[in-house]
Amino acid sequence: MKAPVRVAVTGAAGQISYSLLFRIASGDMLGKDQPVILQLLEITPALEALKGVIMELEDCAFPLVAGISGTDDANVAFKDADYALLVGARPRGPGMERKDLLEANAAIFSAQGKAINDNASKDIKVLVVGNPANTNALIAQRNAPDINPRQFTAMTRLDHNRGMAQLATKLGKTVNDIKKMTIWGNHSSTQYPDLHHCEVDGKVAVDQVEQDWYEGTYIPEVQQRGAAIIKARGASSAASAANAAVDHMRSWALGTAEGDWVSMGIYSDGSYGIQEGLIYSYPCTCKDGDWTIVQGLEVNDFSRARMQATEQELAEERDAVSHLLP
Ligand SMILES: NC(=O)c1ccc[n+]([C@@H]2O[C@H](COP(=O)([O-])OP(=O)(O)OC[C@H]3O[C@@H](n4cnc5c(N)ncnc54)[C@H](O)[C@@H]3O)[C@@H](O)[C@H]2O)c1
Ligand SMILES: O=C(O)C[C@H](O)C(=O)O
Repeated sequence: MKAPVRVAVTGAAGQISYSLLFRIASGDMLGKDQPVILQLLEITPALEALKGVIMELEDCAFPLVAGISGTDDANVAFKDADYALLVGARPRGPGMERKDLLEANAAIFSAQGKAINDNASKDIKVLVVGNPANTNALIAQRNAPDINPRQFTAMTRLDHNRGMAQLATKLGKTVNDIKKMTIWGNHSSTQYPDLHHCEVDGKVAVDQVEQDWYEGTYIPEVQQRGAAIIKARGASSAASAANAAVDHMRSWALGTAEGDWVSMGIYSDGSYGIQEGLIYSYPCTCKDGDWTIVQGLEVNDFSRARMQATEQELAEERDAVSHLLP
């Protein structure tokens, strides 16, 4: 057995966490040989509910759980943390865009960025799930000057998974037949699901679908899937969001499959002409606990316009929270 690692999860009494924590504890995220210590953060009024979640985690008797703590103090929750999943934030309701949450949620991520900086392992891997995820990740990253910006990521894996599932349905395939899905940009309705490099049965995906369907149905449906779920369920996605968080961290920690890649919101180094320093979703491969942007993909005019539109939105979100970016 390996030595236990410390996994901090915020919003631990919320609906995503009610699925996520049990997946982490069962070894789905970091492997069946990796014990975990769960360090759970909630706001003070939710501590009683968190107590109930912890009781249920205990009652699962997960062999990989080496400890569980719950607190309303971010300095305690992030102490020596090796991984942090920042889920705690207000979700949107019907008719809202995710960026409408910026004001309500931004302050959470500046405080948590500072607490991570002061308390966590310097090698911590941070995934921001709370919306608007990319810009919240940017806020946390900028408030953690002692930690490599590469360690702060935002979740676009749910969009990536949605993109694969919808393409598989269209072509009468399964997701196992699909490789190299790419989501560029923001986890928002400007995101760009790109089928020019995606492969179905080893052949380019965009050549296997009608351009009208790609442009008029597929792209908007992937972009608007979160809103469609809110409309249908009366609450935002939870189990599928938790599943994507597990996928994101597992890929980052344990690596991506040979000949495939994943989508991650990461600190832009200027690749593909995107402004440096934005948290932008790129196609990435992962190895030895580190990510690399897939380079050299050809970008046509159709893609370039969409990649720039989502970049533009991220730049506007960044400018709207400039008071929180030291
Ligand atoms: N990136 C994605 O793909 C994706 C997918 C689904 C949901 N989300 C987002 O994830 C967030 C959480 O969604 P949910 O459905 O679990 O919401 P929820 O309201 O059920 O749970 C959020 C929890 O966070 C807690 N919280 C609030 N402020 C906190 C703070 N400062 N510290 C710690 N905990 C805090 C709340 O008390 C609550 O228990 C939302 O912002 C939602 O929009 C993102
Ligand atoms: O759409 C939302 O607000 C929730 C989440 O970001 C999603 O994509 O399901």
